[in-house]
Amino acid sequence: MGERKKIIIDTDPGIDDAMAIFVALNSPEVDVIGLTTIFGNVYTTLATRNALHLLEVAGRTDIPVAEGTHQTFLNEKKVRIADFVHGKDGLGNQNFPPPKGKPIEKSGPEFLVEQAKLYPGEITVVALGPLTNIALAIQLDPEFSKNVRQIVILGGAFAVNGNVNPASEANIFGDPEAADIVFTCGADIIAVGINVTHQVIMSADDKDKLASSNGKLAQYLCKILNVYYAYHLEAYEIKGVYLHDPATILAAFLPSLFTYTEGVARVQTSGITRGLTILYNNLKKFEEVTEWSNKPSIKVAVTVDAPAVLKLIMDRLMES
Ligand SMILES: O=c1[nH]cnc2c1ncn2[C@@H]1O[C@H](CO)[C@@H](O)[C@H]1O
Repeated sequence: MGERKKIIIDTDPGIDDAMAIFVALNSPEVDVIGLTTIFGNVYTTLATRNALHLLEVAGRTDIPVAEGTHQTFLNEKKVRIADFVHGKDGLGNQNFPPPKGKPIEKSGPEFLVEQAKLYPGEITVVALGPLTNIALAIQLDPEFSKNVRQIVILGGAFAVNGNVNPASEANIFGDPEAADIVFTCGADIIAVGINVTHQVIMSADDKDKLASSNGKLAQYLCKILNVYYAYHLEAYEIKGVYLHDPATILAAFLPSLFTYTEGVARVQTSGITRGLTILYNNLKKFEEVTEWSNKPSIKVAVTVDAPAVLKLIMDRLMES
């Protein structure tokens, strides 16, 4: 195998974030060189605490955690938190003791800029929460979009309903202005939306399988997963959970598990459709100059080999 891909995970842990981080730590294809934190599933302060805690659980306190911003790109202090999905503590209401470790001095956006500059063309950023830190990194350093190898985003609901409201998916809704900046920044981008992640479901039987394995991380996840299962049963009436974040992590280093289309993607920033993601599919040449004209294209996932993705996630979580 070639050299491991260097990845930085921008995360708001979050139960499916915890799964994604553990999958990455157990994947020989990647080297996790840092975590940056963001609000979304929890407030940023708690995201930092949870990120440090998860690294301690995994025995990987060598990996730095850089705390990201507490407010949106437009400096709004009021942010949307999905604690009803993940529990008040973000990790299934387990009330784990506080971590021993501390975040590094640098902020999340500063760490992203620094690492992309240090390893030009080598860093893949996997963004599992609202895109504020990434937009701030672009603002801090105009070269950031060129310096990163790729940005892989869990976000958007492409041609399907959202999960916050019919228009908008949670990560884009969390900071639509940031998302629009990132989608149009010119970096190599893969967006994996809920139109795709909703096909990757971990059933109750799969959870039993996880519980029967001796893996330390699998055992840990079984404890925190109950809240996530309860939420899916209530909100979607399914006895399973969507693996948004772990599926997206795999797209960062096993991209052929998905198929993609390419085009300019923009984000609605106002009105009742705030947070709506719209991809121009290039099928028609418009007479008018549009808000999609002369902007860089991104790749948007359209299909997924769901059984293969589920198997990989299960295998890697049970290995530990
Ligand atoms: O109904 C929901 N509202 C808000 N956030 C959600 C919901 N379902 C899942 N997520 C969280 O948002 C990301 C995917 O959109 C995932 O990180 C998931 O944990």
